[in-house]
Amino acid sequence: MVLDNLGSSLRGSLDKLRGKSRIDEEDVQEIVREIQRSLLSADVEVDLVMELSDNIKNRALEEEPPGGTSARDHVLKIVYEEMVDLVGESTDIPLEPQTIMLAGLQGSGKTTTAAKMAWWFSKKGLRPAVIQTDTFRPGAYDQAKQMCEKAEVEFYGDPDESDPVKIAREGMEATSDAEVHIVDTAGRHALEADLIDEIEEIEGAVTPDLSLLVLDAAIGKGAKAQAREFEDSIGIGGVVITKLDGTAKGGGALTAVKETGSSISFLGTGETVQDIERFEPNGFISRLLGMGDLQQLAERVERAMEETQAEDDDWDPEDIMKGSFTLKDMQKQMEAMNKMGPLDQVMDMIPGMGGGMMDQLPDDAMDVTQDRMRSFDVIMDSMTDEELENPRIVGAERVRRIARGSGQEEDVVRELLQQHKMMERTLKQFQGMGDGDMQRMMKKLQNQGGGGGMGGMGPFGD
Ligand SMILES: Nc1nc2c(ncn2[C@@H]2O[C@H](COP(=O)(O)OP(=O)(O)OP(=O)(O)O)[C@@H](O)[C@H]2O)c(=O)[nH]1
Repeated sequence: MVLDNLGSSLRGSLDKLRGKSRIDEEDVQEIVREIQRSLLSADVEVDLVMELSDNIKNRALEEEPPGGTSARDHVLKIVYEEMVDLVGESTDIPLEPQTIMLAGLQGSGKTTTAAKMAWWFSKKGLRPAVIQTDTFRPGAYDQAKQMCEKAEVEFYGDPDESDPVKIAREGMEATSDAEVHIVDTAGRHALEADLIDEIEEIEGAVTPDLSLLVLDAAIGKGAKAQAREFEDSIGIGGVVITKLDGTAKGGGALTAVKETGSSISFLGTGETVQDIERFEPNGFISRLLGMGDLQQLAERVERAMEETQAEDDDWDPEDIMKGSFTLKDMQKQMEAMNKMGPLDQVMDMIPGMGGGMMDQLPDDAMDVTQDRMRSFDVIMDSMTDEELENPRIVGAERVRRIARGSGQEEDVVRELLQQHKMMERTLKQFQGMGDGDMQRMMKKLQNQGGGGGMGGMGPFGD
């Protein structure tokens, strides 16, 4: 992800401020240099980097830290606010009927994004339809159709028609029942005059409320010219950055945002329809700086829990809060965890666990954890219902049988029982709390972790 190393390198510089109540010019200079290095290597434009570093320098030296705030937290707060300012607000996308057109070069991820956005709108309770007007790339029709089937959203395309403008017009009519129309357009290798002409005609046919420019996070300096051309022809209201799950840098997309005077709207973080996030500047920067993003995490947990519950009518996560926590509950929780995505991505969202913390773990630590979860799953499959409901009856004899049956070491079986006990104990502390208490607790965590408030626990989880 963009600025991958910023969190850990910044933390190093910030740690030097520990114990200091005042910051001198040299300290600030070092921190600013780290930020410059990181942003420039992520392809952010020099002018933008210079403006940001001047702002940080001036504020860090001139502003008085509020009473009780350490120099370190004060500087971190300024860095955080200025970075949020740099990436800008998120594009305003109202949850109401509208038409959105996607534009961009070939392979930038338009078709994938169209299906992802339709899925996103459907989860928000609106009825979307994707209209595929790409007659240029032979596979585009099938790809869009398949992805829309996966997303369970309406799709319109016509593989026998070669005129994209006609498809656009007929598509709008054929899907008139839908509330949100997402119009996918064809890409080209580079900006060609016929691409621009075509997209202007499609725009005339569908009269979008919003046109989004889809950019691959790997795009560097080329972003500027591209953004200008699209802005001049159809007017860009927002930028979608795709493939942020890869090693790409993403800085070029920021240039496109400034060039079009627009904002970032969505982020693409994988190849499946669910790998889409609404861009939230606070959460995004918190994550980059290793401060976690509790809101995204909460959304993912909620989604995963809903899916797990939908697959098993008998299981309701709410029961855990009321009654006892059995091994069956633990197995369901692990299933839900698996649905949340790769563990390292999930960990990035937890305050104090992001960037810096991850760097301290050996590279294969995540694999070990995921392997361990798989072993636990196999072990639980070898246990009887009675044992799963009441793990206390599992003594040495049963441990031996379960280990043999599952092909796992006895130690791993014991570790599972231990882990269950620990989770049970933690949950006991939450039981009896009302909804209000839970909300207050989440809010407190949020204030500590990011989203603006910097008080309490050090943002890097001291
Ligand atoms: N890892 C990853 N891959 C992505 C993401 N978004 C798109 N892709 C992949 O990028 C490739 C190109 O995506 P498409 O959606 O076909 O791109 P397009 O802009 O519609 O391409 P044209 O129709 O040729 O203009 C596909 O293999 C997608 O699976 C993402 O967020 N992460």
